[in-house]
Amino acid sequence: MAYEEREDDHPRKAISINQHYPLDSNCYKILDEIGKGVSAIVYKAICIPMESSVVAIKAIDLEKSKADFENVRREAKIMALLYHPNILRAHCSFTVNTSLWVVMPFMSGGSLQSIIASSYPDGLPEPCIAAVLKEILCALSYLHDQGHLHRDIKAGNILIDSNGTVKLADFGVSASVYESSLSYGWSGSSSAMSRMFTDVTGTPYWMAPEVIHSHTGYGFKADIWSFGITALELAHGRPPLSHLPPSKSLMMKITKKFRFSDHYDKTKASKNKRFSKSFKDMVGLCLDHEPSKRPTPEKLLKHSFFKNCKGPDFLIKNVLQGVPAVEQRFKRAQIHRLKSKSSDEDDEGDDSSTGEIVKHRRISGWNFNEEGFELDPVFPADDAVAKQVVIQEKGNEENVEGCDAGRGSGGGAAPSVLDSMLFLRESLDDQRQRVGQVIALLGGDEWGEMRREEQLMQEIVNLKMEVENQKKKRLELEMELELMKQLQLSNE
Ligand SMILES: Nc1ncnc2c1ncn2[C@@H]1O[C@H](COP(=O)(O)OP(=O)(O)OP(=O)(O)O)[C@@H](O)[C@H]1O
Repeated sequence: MAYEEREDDHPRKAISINQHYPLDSNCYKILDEIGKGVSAIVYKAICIPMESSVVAIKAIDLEKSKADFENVRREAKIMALLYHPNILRAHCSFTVNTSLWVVMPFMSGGSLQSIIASSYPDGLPEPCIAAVLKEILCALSYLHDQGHLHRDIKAGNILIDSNGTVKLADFGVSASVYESSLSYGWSGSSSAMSRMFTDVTGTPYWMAPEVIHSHTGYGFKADIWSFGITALELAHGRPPLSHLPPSKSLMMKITKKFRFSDHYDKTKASKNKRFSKSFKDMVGLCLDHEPSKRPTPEKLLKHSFFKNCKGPDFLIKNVLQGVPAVEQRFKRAQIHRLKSKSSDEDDEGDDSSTGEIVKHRRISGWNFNEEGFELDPVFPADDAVAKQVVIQEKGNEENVEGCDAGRGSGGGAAPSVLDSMLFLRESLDDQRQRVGQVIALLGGDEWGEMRREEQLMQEIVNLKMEVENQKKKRLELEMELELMKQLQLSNE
């Protein structure tokens, strides 16, 4: 599969006028690893035939997650159709063995999430937040006008270039209200604007309550909620509720216990920080539980918070200056992640490295957790990863103190009760089947023999998986050692 964007339609970038990025991996030279998503690695590379211009290549492992393929294809397709100075477009995409390579312009500052993680752990100053968010609002206004929802607005998807240009990226989960293949329902009228999506997608902490309640449907205003959460993320260095495991935060929102004002007063960082009235007001408007009351991007652009917004030069001086290069930041973050991972193994349930964990929290549905009698989010990563995450979450839930939200107590919204009942029915069917199997086993009939054989086979598969996991751990430790060596060398 290959798709190519014809740059001559948009002759803004001098280097690519009338030139096409090659659809052959041999034409690219990988320089460094600069990022890692759920099933993708992002590289800094050069395109040799294009005067060695620097590009970013997102290599998506198609084998790792089949479910991601459609999203990825959609990402490339959507990026190709959109043109706006604040939206990152791909140059081209093509398959390389079992990966899909998406070749994009290299945004040398990387994502705002990686910038705050490395250099502004307590968040950015207000004028910087305003300057970044204004650009994102311009992108959102255009996107919504074109009939698209982004559905994954967060600092990790806001990229910045060395010249201070801000762009919205990652259309992996974006959706078009005009695309008929997506799951949406009708809300009465026949206009595209009234179509409502029903699939649960995005990254939990940034998700609007109506997205979590997906069967009630959601529309453009879900992006505005995520925009508000992103504003808080930029202000505090992390999104609200990220100290809680994602399933808990989802349940809190479902049961409507999350209130912007509650969070605002309780946030540790807010004690030391004074935010302007207009900033608080702007975020408050975005985080209205009632989607229709949230402002449109156009309306937000007129908000007093964005009145005396500074430009790209201001961002260069006040955000980018002194921040390590994106490749350096990635290496450091990886070492940090590996370290906290190995300490997690000693002390299961530590949620401190949320920035990294959050990446693995895109959910596609719900899983009934029989033990806790509650619903856990399902992650469309490969099974092993999904299982690991769910297990990790359980550990985290047990470690959360003083939090009474969710827990499927029945006090929540009606739709989650309905879901619980459906899952319960499924679970009972499953139990019935298992009891049948046990009876057959006790009876020692032919079918029972077969079941025993199957069980043994399953046992072998489990053991094989365990061996694979051990291999992976060893590999990671070796990588850690190698990275430490490299870091030590660069420090010397
Ligand atoms: N075009 C680019 N130029 C420079 N850096 C980039 C570019 N695209 C991505 N990156 C870097 O790579 C990191 C990972 O990007 P990626 O889109 O794969 O993951 P993510 O959005 O953080 O996670 P996910 O998409 O899985 O939710 C980003 O945080 C950013 O720092």
